[in-house]
Amino acid sequence: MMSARTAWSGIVRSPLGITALALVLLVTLTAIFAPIVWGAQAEQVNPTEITQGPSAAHLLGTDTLGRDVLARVLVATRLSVVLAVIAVMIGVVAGTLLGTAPSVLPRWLRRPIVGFVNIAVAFPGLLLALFFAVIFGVGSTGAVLAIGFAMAPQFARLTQTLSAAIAGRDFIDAARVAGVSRFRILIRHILPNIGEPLIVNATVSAGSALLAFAGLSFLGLGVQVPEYDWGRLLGEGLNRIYLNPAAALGPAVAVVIAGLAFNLLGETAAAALGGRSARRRHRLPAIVRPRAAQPAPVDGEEPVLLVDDLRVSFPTPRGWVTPVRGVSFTVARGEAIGVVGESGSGKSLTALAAARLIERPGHVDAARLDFCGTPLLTTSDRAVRSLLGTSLAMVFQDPMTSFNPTRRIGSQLAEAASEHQDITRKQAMDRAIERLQSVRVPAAARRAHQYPHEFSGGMRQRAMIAMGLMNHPRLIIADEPTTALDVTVQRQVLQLLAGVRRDTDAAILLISHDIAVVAQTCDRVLVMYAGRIVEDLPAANLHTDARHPYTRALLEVVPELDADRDEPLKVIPGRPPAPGALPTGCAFAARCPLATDLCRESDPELLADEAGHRVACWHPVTGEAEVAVAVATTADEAAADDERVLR
Ligand SMILES: Nc1ncnc2c1ncn2[C@@H]1O[C@H](COP(=O)(O)OP(=O)(O)OP(=O)(O)O)[C@@H](O)[C@H]1O
Repeated sequence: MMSARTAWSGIVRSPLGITALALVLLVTLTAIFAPIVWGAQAEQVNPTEITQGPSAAHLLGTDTLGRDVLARVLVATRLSVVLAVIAVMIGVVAGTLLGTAPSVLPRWLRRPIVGFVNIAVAFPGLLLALFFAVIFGVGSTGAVLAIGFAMAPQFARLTQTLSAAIAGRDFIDAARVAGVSRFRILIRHILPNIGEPLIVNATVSAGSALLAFAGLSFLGLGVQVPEYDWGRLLGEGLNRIYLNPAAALGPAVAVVIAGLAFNLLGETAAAALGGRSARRRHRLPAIVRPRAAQPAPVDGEEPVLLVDDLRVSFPTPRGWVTPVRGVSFTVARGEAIGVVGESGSGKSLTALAAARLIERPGHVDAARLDFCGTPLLTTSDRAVRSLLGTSLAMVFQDPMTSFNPTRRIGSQLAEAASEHQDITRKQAMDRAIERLQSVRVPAAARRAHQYPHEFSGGMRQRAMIAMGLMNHPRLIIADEPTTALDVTVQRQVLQLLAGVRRDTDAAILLISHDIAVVAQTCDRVLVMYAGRIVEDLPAANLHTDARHPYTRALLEVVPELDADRDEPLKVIPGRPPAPGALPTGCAFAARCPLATDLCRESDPELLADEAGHRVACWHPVTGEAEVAVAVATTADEAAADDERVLR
């Protein structure tokens, strides 16, 4: 796999990495061949050469039975390394089980496990090993178990941390929307992605395990006579250190070399992986896209999505904040709704709430949140999973994180179908290829067997749409689907979404910073500001009938295609308020040139006219006349920022 290749090439490119590899190779070869070559010599008792110092015949001298110490040190490599490796394996397996258990077990069992790991991690490893050694008994088996279990808490903590980082990635959300069970998400999506750092850590730990074994055997708790490892040899050597220091030095040097080899190898692998993950991702600016054909919404039908008074809240150290405050809208069959607003206005949270992707401690509350007529907040998890898995598709912003990098595109698409349809693997894969063809991925059959990194950004985004089409979605939520793509590819992806909508009659909820994209792709536009919808109007009327000063300002700051490129961009002065610091009255008042005392005292309701155009403003702008909305250039804003800082 690509990632493993990169780690290896990272190791062999650094001198330290080559040294570590050479040392590990030396230790491994010694472990394999030393007992064959020097086994007999190491066991040979010689009463005439008892406790001798170094000589040409015995480079490290002899022990109390006249056996050659060097031969014994070399032969002991096998037992020392094997025991350390088994202990690390026990530690990794037990730690991974402990670390991942909270993500699959019921909530009431999670806390005690996490608490146990936290307490165990706080104990020094050697103390834990001694404790377990007493429990499991003196001898090799007891020592292996003791060191293995003493290592488990550190691996459990590592697994928990790595899993938590992966759990926030888009492909995990995608799998959850597709209805994949917690256990399968763990096995297929989380574990393969944390394997690399776990292996690196295990390699480093093998070095520590060698030292720990030497310690236990030295204390007489580890390997017992007639077996011997480096720890035992070290203990025996130290008893006669004044007669023959080399007998203690030999096993000590062996422990240090082997421990260093594993540690260095792990560290250089970690550095190689770290360097890779730190690489920068490219993000391209959003620009204007073309219009796609749009069917009109069907009246009198049950809406695909009905959102009434939706609130999303999160606890913070300073109390709860509510970044989505009473959002209401419907999406009809085949309708394309655009949601626009500056960063932080609550667009994504609204979409995530509709997909039931807000995790605890976040709290979702609504008078109604119905998807295809099913109330999402009161229906059982299993039923909602199956409904969303078959009828909702999500397309995320960053096509880089939307797929699990460790699995082939085709099998990820196939999983989305086989989870909900009674079909064979072959049928699911055929459907995946057919869906990839439908989104115009060239050579789909071959491409289905490739990994996500082998796809370009635009092609990955198309594959993401294909994944949504594996079932029969009635709603496609696309959250900034083109922000990370370049101009031409953005156009293709938007055209593809429009085409899918035309062909399948799926509704689309398109979230974007870019009001121009939304205006040209959607039927209706919802404008959000500080967690509320401030205007809801047909996209066709956006340029002629936008009534909220914020909507007007958003339209004003769209860069003109023929604008002078040296001119600074227009911006709306000021910043939206943070969810925890909302002013009294209208949240936009501080940035609005039309604001009066009324605006600063009282928050206007979102009211509809007879045509269904909704606006939340005390002084809505009417008519086509150019209106003085708050617009500055980026240069003015920068100066204002400086002034704010100086003040
Ligand atoms: N887990 C959370 N805890 C606390 N606040 C959160 C959490 N998630 C989001 N928020 C806050 O909610 C607000 C709205 O976030 P949201 O992601 O919906 O905005 P957005 O309009 O989609 O912005 P963007 O376009 O940048 O994605 C932001 O101010 C954000 O800081």
